[in-house]
Amino acid sequence: MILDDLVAATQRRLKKHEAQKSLTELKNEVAHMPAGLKPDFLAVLNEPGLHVISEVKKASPSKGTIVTDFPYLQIAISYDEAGADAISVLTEPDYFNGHLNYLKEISQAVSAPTLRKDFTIDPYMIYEAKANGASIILLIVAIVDDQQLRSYRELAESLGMQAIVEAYTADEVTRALNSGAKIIGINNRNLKDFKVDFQNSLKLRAMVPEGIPVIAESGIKTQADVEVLADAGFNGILMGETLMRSDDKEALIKEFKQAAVK
Ligand SMILES: O=C(O)c1ccccc1NCC(=O)[C@H](O)[C@H](O)COP(=O)(O)O
Repeated sequence: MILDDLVAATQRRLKKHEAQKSLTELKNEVAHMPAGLKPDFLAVLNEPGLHVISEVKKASPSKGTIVTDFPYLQIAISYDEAGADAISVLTEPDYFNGHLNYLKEISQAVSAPTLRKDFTIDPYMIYEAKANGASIILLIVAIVDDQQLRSYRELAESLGMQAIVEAYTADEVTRALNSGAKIIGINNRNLKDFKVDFQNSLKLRAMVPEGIPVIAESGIKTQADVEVLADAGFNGILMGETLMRSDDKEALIKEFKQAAVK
């Protein structure tokens, strides 16, 4: 199953990273970082409207290579200039062709907060996200236990970051809520078989009580999709492939932001 492969690859990579730089060294690096000046993502999500998180992604397990030309910094800057509320950066190298350096360079170049889009399975990766400029991490409920879900989010918050806690099923939404998640992402993509069902986020939205922002993730393609999600009371959308394939990313983000306020 792909999710198991992704986690196994992450575990192998983690061991290599720890051998190159110890957790103690990484913590020391993070402790000496200057305070960030990025907008507070949770506060932005709590403002009225549907907020756009734009993703920088070269490839994915379901689609293979999405774009061959990948000027990641230029892409991120165009998202930023178009008013993206956050920028998601794939750092997973084996299946998404991502890199931690992309996160670092993009975080330095844009004013929007950045999300380390990866498969967080260890505190080391949370310090690594911080060291490379992320304001937000992703916690996928399906790959951590309840104790990790709570403690990883709390660690991220203690480092001045926020966590999007991602669920795909009703049971996972319940686990996310019970862990004290402050931001919930509902994925339309089943990470076990790649199937994308746009109705999934619409179906589960009502489980999340008022006051906790909810982001719809994956498979969002059209203005009509955005309007439906805005009407359903989502606070944010995460878009990757549609933007990556667009020749005019700035115009598309502006259109989607417009559609969100109609
Ligand atoms: O995209 C995949 O193939 C995939 C497979 C297994 C785990 C995660 C995967 N994608 C990560 C994401 O969730 C998306 O990058 C993100 O939600 C944006 O989705 P999209 O707009 O459909 O590119």
